Amino acid sequence: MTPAPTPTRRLLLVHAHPDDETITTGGTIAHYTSLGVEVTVLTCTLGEEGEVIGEQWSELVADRANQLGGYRILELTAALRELGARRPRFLSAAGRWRDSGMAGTPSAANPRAFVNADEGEAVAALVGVIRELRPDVVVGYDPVGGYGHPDHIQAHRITTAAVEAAGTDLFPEAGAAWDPAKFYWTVVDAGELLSAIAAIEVVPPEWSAPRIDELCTVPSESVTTVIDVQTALDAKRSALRAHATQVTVAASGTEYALSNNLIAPILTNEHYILVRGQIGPLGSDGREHDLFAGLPEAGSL
Ligand SMILES: CC(=O)N[C@H]1[C@@H](O[C@@H]2[C@H](O)[C@H](O)[C@@H](O)[C@H](O)[C@H]2O)O[C@H](CO)[C@@H](O)[C@@H]1O
Ligand SMILES: [Zn+2]
Repeated sequence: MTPAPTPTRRLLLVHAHPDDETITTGGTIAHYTSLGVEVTVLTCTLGEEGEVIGEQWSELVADRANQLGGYRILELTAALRELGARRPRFLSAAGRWRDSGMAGTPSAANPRAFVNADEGEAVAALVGVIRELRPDVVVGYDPVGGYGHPDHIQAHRITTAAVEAAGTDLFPEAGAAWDPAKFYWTVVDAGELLSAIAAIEVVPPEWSAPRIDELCTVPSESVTTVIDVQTALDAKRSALRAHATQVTVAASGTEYALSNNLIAPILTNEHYILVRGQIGPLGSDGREHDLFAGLPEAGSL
């Protein structure tokens, strides 16, 4: 008799643009896919309003050929392959909501911009994905979306509402209720980022170091969970390189920069704040070291 397949752990990460999944959680994704966890990344926009690094694809930008969104699906697909994750998923459908652009830019006036999404439609769509995938753990953004990008803030709002609704009798058309056991915000630990920046030995000539007030972090004491991604850094570097219109990895392999040429370390830990669910067993540092910490063994329910 064929044994029943071993139930696996399931992790859903909700991100705003193609590249966010790798920049903030790429090591975590690679770490858990290597352990056999079913990892799904859901992205809310196609990054249509992004800048482009280099000449090759520069004409794709919004105010030229306006084809960057489609191209970034290709980059996202390649990055997720490097991380061992499933195919890209998009909120409602690829292209349903458009990149709103940086705060204060005119692209937020586009009626298709994610910041203008009908909240009920967007939340219902995400509830449907949560009820379809039935993740043990969901990862989203903190209230400022990490660094204040309007799409990140909107992703925080939609994800928070969807996680809270998925286990209730709201949105009955979106499938049978499913209440994810744990919900985290992806964040950057201030102390760890400052130490890593201080340890940078070589800044490539075309790059510069960010000012302290440009760093988007949370106080170390607010971080509940740290994932050691040291063994996943090769995969994370390859995934960063897959987002070539948005990210450049330094020759050292230990730093990267976005189109603003501000150097950033590729951290060996990725940090989270548990916002919903029971905290699991803590290490000697008083933090969890596993997003699934405290959950019953997969399949034991
Ligand atoms: C990491 C992230 O969220 N990137 C967004 C962001 O891109 C930045 C933006 O173009 C900014 O003007 C640059 O200085 C910076 O270097 C970019 O990372 O905003 C884009 C537009 O909304 C978005 O497409 C991109 O994914
Ligand atoms: Zn983003």
